[in-house]
Amino acid sequence: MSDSDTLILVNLKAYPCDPVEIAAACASVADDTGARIAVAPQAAHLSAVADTGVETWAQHVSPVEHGSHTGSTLAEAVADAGATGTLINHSENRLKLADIDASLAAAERAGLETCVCANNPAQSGAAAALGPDAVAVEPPELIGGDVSVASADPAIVEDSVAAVEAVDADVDLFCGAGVSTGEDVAAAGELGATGVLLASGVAKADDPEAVLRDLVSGL
Ligand SMILES: O=C[C@H](O)COP(=O)(O)O
Repeated sequence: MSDSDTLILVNLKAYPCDPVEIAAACASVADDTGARIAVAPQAAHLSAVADTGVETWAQHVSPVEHGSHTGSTLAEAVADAGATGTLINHSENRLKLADIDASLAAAERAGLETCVCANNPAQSGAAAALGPDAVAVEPPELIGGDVSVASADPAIVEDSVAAVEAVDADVDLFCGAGVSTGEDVAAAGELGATGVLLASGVAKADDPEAVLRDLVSGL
């Protein structure tokens, strides 16, 4: 990867980290380097994270509009809290096909950038057909591990790039699972990915800023 449009998207999941400290580190590294870095915290932390100035994403939006939907994550509410993008259908929060479609519609209504997650190339192509801004391919068995998808299973990235391109060349392909170094970011870019989705490498690090600076070195 070589351009600052490439996205490093840090998903904090439900890890016991300090979301504001990590967001501030991301903002600082992004400011210093021109890299595009975004943070996806818990919904309850969106405002605090957005207040650091970092690009802020939701981890999920529900397939609903305003109305009687107790417990939902309303796209308009996450946008009001400062999010400018959202993940949909993360491997740890899978949705039915119709709900992915409706969550995408909700996100678009709220003006959010969208990234639909997928397990494999076939799902990546299917997700692209729904018209998100990006698809992120992540083999579930590699999530949370030490080995990057780009080295453990490069074909899944290359084949997903091709599957998405065949459906809609305007949809970006990100990859994730086990990404934690600049080398991993560079390898993902060589396979055709225009972004990386990562979590544990930053959220569980003793020094998140040092990890972020290394990640950016691979752009
Ligand atoms: O959303 C992030 C992905 O599930 C990757 O997680 P990981 O970097 O801990 O493997």
